[in-house]
Amino acid sequence: MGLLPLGSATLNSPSFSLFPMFVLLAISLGAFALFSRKRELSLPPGPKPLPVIGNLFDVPLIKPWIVYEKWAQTYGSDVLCMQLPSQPVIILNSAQVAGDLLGERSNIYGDKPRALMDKLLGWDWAMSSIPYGQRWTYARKYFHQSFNGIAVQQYRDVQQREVRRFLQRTLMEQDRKANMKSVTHPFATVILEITYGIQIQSLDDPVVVNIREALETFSEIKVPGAFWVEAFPFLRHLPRWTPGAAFHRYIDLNRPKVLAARERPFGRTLQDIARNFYTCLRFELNVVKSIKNDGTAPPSMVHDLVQALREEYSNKNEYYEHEAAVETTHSTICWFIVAMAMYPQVQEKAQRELDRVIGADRLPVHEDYDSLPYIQGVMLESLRWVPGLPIGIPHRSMVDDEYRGYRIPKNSTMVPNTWNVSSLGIMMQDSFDPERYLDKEGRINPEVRDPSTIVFGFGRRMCAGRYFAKEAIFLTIASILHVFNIQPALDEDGKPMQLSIAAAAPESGLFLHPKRLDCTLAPRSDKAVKVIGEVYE
Ligand code: HEM
Repeated sequence: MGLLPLGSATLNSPSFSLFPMFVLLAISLGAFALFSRKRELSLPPGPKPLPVIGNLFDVPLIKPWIVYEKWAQTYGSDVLCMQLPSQPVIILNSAQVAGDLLGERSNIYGDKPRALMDKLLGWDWAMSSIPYGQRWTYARKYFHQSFNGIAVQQYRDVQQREVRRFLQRTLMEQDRKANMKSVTHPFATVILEITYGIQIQSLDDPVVVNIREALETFSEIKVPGAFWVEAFPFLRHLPRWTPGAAFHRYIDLNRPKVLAARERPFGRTLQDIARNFYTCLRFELNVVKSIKNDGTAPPSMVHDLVQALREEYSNKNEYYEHEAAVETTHSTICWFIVAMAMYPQVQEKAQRELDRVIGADRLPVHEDYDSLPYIQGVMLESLRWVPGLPIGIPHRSMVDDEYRGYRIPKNSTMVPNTWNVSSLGIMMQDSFDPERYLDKEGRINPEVRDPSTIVFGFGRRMCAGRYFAKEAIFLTIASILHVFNIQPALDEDGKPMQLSIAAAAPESGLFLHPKRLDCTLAPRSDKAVKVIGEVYE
């Protein structure tokens, strides 16, 4: 029997029944070749692993962002691998690799590591830990409704009120010393108010204290390799008295704080709701009564209120993230204060722009944004100079992948070294220079990479609060510079203190806020004092 031409097979012909087998074989061979190739490929370079424990002893816990940067030089690669017993940790040391993988291939790197410590401590509710999937999509969509670029404008009034209160409090500080706690105040207040409707009077409010304590644990557990139980999950079954089970005590001590941080503010909101329950109920009945036959209710504030209360009740986990939001935003402002004390010429230039555009009779408002390009530059440089999350928040690879000839196995923890990445090739501590973002005419230069495309993370998991954060940071920076001069504080001998990132930066943790603020804030003029004192309308 002669061979049938392609496409001429009949139902009963042998070539018809062989064809699917041929296709199957070809696919299998192709897949096998691909699989074998992936198996053949080596992991990205990194410190040499030991049998069984891999690089467990190489895990840097002190300033890991600096160690990762050094490894990139030692191994001549900006994609690195640290092998831990449970999974490889892939470190991304340049904007290019972080963008290529977490950004461009977001569909396979959009997941988050299944961290045991998240679960044991109670952090698995946080949106940045939710696995990629339906629950996250829902949470993200819901969050986006309130925090997209347009929606965040509804919070401008609250932000302006709180920034003004911050200026007033600072003015009353006897020693003029910049105070970390005081800098946190406006952000904590605004976030709690817009999230839970709670107005706090002081940072000693138990809700705030509790949140801060809980956040310290978030910062500690998110550093890859910090807890051995992640690498050897069986350790969690060790009796508490064994030497390797110290994490049990850590959990016993901290889990209640984490749970309370979640429940307490929400509980307070519920109390308020309960107090107004009768009123709400009446509102609701009216709304229900006014529902038309087609099932729609006339739009009304009451309807929105009831709807919002219902949603708040069923979505408390989506709000949980906001607490970390305070930490990052506050940290950016603290580093901005340090930078201004170190770079007086930048400060003067910024103040000249404010004097020219705003004048001495009022404070800046969000609407001044477009007229203040130099201040925009100061904001962008503050985000870049010391990123609030120097090693981002890790992602997880969902499938085996190949990149630049290296194998990236499924289930790898992907860590963007934002510290190095956001240096944009500039030596970090060399300079704080807002002008790098401006063109010759002093306008924002679209050719220069905006550091917000890095410090807020990558791809689908990029920070969902970035519009809100930028609005808050812009207003705070512009307002402080408009009315205060920032200088290094004096030491015991009356000399200006020597400031540097290295001296102020903490050794470890996920958040990088300065250990202290050795700076003073003094009013620029009598006019400034008057403007600060004016009651916010
Ligand atoms: C300077 C301030 C801030 C910085 C530097 C920052 C940075 C980040 C980073 C690096 C991530 C992880 C992104 C990734 O996984 O690739 C993140 C996630 C997130 N941030 Fe921010 N953030 C800031 C402020 C805020 C604020 C003010 C909010 C809320 C109003 C917020 C809400 C969130 C949420 C909800 C996520 C989780 C997103 C997800 O997993 O889908 N952040 N942020």
